[in-house]
Amino acid sequence: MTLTEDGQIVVSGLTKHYGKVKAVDDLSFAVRSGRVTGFLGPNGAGKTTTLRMILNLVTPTSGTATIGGQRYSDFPHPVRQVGAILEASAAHKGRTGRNHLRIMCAAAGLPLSRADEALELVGLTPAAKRKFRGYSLGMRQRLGIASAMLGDPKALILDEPANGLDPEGIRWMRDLLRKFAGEGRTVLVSSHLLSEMELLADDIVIIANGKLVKQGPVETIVNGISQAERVRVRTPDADKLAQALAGKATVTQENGVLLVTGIGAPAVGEAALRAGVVLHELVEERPDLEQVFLELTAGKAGIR
Ligand SMILES: Nc1ncnc2c1ncn2[C@@H]1O[C@H](COP(=O)(O)OP(=O)(O)OP(=O)(O)O)[C@@H](O)[C@H]1O
Repeated sequence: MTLTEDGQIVVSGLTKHYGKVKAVDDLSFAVRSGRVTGFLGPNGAGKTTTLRMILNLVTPTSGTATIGGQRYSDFPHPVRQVGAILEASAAHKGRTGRNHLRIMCAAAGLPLSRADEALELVGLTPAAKRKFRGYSLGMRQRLGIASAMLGDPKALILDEPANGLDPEGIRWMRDLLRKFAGEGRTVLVSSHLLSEMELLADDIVIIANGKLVKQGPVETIVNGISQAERVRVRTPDADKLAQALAGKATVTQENGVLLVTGIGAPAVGEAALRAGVVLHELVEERPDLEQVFLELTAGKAGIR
């Protein structure tokens, strides 16, 4: 299925103050349809408050949020426009997954047959008639996504959906979200872990302290980060190599190992060859993404 109508999410000057706390502060960004967008920020950055404002669950102090050009409050049938999970899926423990969804269908004025279709979509059909109390965390997450998909919405908003999932669960989530985006939907997923977003998202919006820090395709952000990449060199001729690299790169020595920034491993290898230096090890080290994320948002998180 391809959706022709655009479910783009546009956040414009969105602000929410709780007394003196500026939970969200003049925040603007756009979330494209047909892509998975990660909404990233440290704890307390304002992600949930932003998502709740998009879904009209919190009234903004100022600014607007629209989905497909309309405010949530103006949708005649919101479940057909946007599906959301804002907290870990909860259902009556003694109810089956299928009945849980059927009750939601009835409440939303949707045909009950959507329950089985949504279960199929998330691979829960075999567990449809099992009681919720016996569902694993991964199955609960699937049920949550199934409930968000009941209305076949153009946009999907998920708050920390990968929380508590193991790597296989995260891969499953990635494939499912990719599929939804491939159908032309807008998929907005929040997380406080950059590594998780690197796996799940095409684009990322990073916020801290209620404000935008960075926004763009994952590769652009990660490549921007990789400028800080460094090359680790182990050689018995460390001083000679350091001299050969002087003026071309920044070199530091640490426990007999040279750490080189500013040029890549091939250039270091060539310089070593020209200088007649033997190398025992030559490795490009990728910076720890979480560390970079913390640096990007450093000092902006405050104590929440
Ligand atoms: N109802 C509320 N009343 C007062 N302060 C609030 C309320 N909701 C959120 N806040 C404050 O607003 C700030 C942003 O919170 P929010 O939950 O949006 O952040 P978050 O990025 O989703 O964080 P987390 O990942 O921890 O859920 C925090 O300082 C929080 O304490």
